[in-house]
Amino acid sequence: MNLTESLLHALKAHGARQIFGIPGDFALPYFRIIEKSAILPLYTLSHEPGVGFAADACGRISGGLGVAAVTYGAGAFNMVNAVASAYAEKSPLVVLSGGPGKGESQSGLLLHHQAKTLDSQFQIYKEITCDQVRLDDAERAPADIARALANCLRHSQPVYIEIPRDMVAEPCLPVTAQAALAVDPDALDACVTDILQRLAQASAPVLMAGVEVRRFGLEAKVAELSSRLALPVVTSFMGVGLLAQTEAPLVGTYLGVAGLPEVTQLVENSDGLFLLGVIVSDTNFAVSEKKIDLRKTIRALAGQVTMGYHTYSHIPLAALVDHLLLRVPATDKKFSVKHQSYPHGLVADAASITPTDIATAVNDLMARHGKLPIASDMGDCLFTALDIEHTALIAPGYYATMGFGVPAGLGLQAATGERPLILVGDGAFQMTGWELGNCRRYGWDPIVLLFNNASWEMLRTFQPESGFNDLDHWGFAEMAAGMGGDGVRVNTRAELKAALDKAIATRGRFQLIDITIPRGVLSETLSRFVAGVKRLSTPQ
Ligand SMILES: Cc1ncc(Cc2csc(CCOP(=O)(O)OP(=O)(O)O)c2C)c(N)n1
Ligand SMILES: [Mg+2]
Repeated sequence: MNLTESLLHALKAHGARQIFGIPGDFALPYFRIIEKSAILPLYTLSHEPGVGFAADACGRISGGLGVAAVTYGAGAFNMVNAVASAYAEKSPLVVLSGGPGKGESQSGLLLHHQAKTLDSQFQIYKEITCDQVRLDDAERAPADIARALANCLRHSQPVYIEIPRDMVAEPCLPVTAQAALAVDPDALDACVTDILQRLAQASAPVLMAGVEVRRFGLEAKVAELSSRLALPVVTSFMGVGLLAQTEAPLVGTYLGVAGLPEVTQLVENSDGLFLLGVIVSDTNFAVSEKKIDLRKTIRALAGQVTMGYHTYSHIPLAALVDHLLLRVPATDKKFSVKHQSYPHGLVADAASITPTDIATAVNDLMARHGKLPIASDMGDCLFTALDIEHTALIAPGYYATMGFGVPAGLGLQAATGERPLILVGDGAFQMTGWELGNCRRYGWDPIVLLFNNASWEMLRTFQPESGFNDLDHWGFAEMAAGMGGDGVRVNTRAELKAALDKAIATRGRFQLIDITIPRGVLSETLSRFVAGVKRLSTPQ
């Protein structure tokens, strides 16, 4: 077996099911082995940001590993933003990059694609990955790969693997996976006792589920635990879509002043808030109506549990949830809660379209045809997603980069085989929407809802006086046919409903619905969010 094959087998053994990539001369040798060995299917896209977002989506939605394969320099540097997003949002992404071989590295020449030094790329990737290895020693390679992949899954964060192009075919032993780290049973039991006592003493305990619950594949267990504990559950903004396929006593999504008042009060008046895998970020908590005193919460994140002024270290989330389930007996007592309601019954008339109409039309569609998984970009489309019936949703809810939606939708379909709904604004579509041109050769057929307000509308809401947020109307619908799909422009609610009915009935070609939204018309959630931020930032 050669070094690349050993790496590919290890990736597969650790949960990778596909590779997204774009080659270059430093990467051609290892791409050749990917193609010839067929250990993992390879999907190439058109621009490295899309490769990173698509691979990130695969890891998120499957709970395995996403794999992004690029060339040295221009390729890897092009993908930095997507990997930074994966790092911030705790996505298990493996970055493979070709690299210079030993001889050329010692030639004394400056190499093409080199930035400052030959090591610059490795150093830059140190800032956005939790582990990095350069496979320049075939003896050491199996252990290096085992450590990097174990860390990727243990921390649910990206890792960087550089493959010098003169090493790809070196004989190499298979990789033996690292053993799971031992958890101190006494510390775990003491931690669980502490948590259960605090929850029992609270008069209004609430469980907030965050992204780590999905990243570590714990949704079903958390749903069971919340029922046993009779805890109402909310998701964080980043955790939207979590627990969608479970019987969890889910009330809704916490959004502070931008959310539904009943959810906001439930969270902010709780004297026993249990944050399970929640990233304590501004997008999750900055618009709190009432400042949440984090010292009074129970926070389990990144392998630690913090309560009051003390922290239990080395308590992985999965071990914590398993031990809680061990200590809390199953009960046949059903704990149910009133779930937030979603808009239904679009009036299909000649009125212009608002983001809430889009959510209503999607809810109607899913009621008729079953739920669709959603990949959303950043922009008002993401706020609109909060008004869509609970379904699997991947989105850059914390790092908040544009460009995620379309490539992530392609990754979602590649990883699950399910037809996704993609929500994307016109600004973000201009960045990575063109990846739709790759659908035909792979048989992907997403339904793309393009929120076209001819504007960077989110920015305009915060700075209305700036004219630079005005965009032109691009003919996105006309461009779809040239990329192998079907496109239609809709201006009224009746046209929107007809376009969705046609799209859901058409398989095998992507369906792009270019939805005209009058400039300045926002989703209700974004309107509340902006009003809340302005109110909270105005000195009282
Ligand atoms: C890669 C990147 N560059 C800039 C920005 C900054 C930004 C945040 S929101 C926004 C406007 C989005 O316009 P779009 O038409 O997509 O959506 P909408 O607001 O609903 O009209 C920008 C430019 C971000 N977040 N990511
Ligand atoms: Mg826009």
